[in-house]
Amino acid sequence: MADTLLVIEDERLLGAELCAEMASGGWDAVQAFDLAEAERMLFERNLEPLVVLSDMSLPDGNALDLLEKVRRRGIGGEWIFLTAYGGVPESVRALKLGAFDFLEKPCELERLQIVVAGARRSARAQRRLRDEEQRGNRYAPESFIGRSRAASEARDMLSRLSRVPFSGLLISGETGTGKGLAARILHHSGPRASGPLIEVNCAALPRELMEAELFGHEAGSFTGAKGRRRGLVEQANGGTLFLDELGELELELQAKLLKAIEDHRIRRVGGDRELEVDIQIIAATNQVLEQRVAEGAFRADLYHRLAVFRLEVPALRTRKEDIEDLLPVLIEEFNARSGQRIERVPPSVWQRLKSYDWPGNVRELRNLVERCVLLADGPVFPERWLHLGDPSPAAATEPASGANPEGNRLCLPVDGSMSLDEMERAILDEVLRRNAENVSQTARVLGTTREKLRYRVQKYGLKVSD
Ligand SMILES: Nc1ncnc2c1ncn2[C@@H]1O[C@H](COP(=O)(O)OP(=O)(O)OP(=O)(O)O)[C@@H](O)[C@H]1O
Repeated sequence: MADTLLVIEDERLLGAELCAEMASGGWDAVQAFDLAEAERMLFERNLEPLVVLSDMSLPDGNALDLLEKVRRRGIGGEWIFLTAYGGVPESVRALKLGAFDFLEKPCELERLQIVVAGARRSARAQRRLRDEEQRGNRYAPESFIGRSRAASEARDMLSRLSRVPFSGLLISGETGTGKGLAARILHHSGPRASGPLIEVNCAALPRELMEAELFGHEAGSFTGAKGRRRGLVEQANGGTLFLDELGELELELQAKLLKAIEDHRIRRVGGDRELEVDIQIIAATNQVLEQRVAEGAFRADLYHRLAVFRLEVPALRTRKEDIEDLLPVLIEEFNARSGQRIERVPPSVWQRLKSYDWPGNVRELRNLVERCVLLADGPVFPERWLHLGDPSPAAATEPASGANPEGNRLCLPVDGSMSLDEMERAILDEVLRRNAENVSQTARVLGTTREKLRYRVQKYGLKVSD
């Protein structure tokens, strides 16, 4: 997407010419003819231009007054002023307000392009810093919400770990308990925050491509390997690699991963030389890895390397008091996203939320809040859309009909009473049931792989026969 540049200029022809010139330099140039229009664009329509090119004196006032308001509101972007009568006091005020440059009219277009290019570089750097800062706040250890002892121990562990340069860590817990959130907190509030965070779900990687995806490949190293490609491990260089569902990683690749952690070296598929990598690995699992080690399905050396630091996130049903902190935060988030104003949660809702078992943990609570906030008619959290403890999520099998002799259809409500996750769960549950809970057969029917299906089976806690 092109960066936005705002031109504030009351001389229409000159403004149009400036916009055309800037558009030819790859800008999305927008023109305002006076300060009131510019103010509306900036404050009401949240235009967020990277650079503003403004005349100093406009029919409705001095542009420096607008810049002052913009700075007071903490809006970024570089401002360049153009003026026919540049006086010293004005240029001093412009520089005090942090204007990027102050040019006298008429200004040669070539010179203007050079100044604008400098302003663009500076504004981009500022924006990157601001984004990093916002991510840092969003993923501070305090964003792991909950008053329970388990949640406060997790927060304590997260803030300790984000101060030390660890190379491996294992997070365990059921699906939806917040393992991914913990990994993001550790990356964004740790010493590697300015490096990349690469998230990989091992269960979602196709088995035959897993090695090339993780470690990259050289051109022609296998059928379909067109060019040379950096793998996900290499992409995480200088930052963090978050491996979700680590238990799904094949034994052979576990050995390569261990080498990457211990010797900081990897080899691309088909490559003849080793490459250096500097990564921090956070692995998550909802399996009992010790058992997989005992079964010989997971390497003991990799397990011990990662389990030096461990974080266990307990299921929500064992810390239901956390719902008291999570619910208001989630309501506030979805209120803000949807423009709703839920202000009150009736005691009966609290009671039902507290007596439910939450097999999908915080993710399930989050989905429920999203649904209820979106469907609410007023300021009260609606009990009607809770759908807790309903016999089966509102899915129903249609009776057999002439057009559909085997009754092989499934009806799902699309009135918002089911989240996408609940629909996926209902579909998988039903197709598994119809195929005697056989994973291979069900994967064939749904046109997916066993690995992808097994991941979802674990995610939703479904019953399978193999
Ligand atoms: N303690 C918490 N405070 C705030 N939000 C939370 C908390 N725990 C989980 N969440 C939120 O719940 C959702 C699910 O959490 P997350 O994706 O981290 O779970 P997970 O354990 O990684 O699940 P999976 O094993 O299925 O990948 C996310 O939106 C996350 O931000």
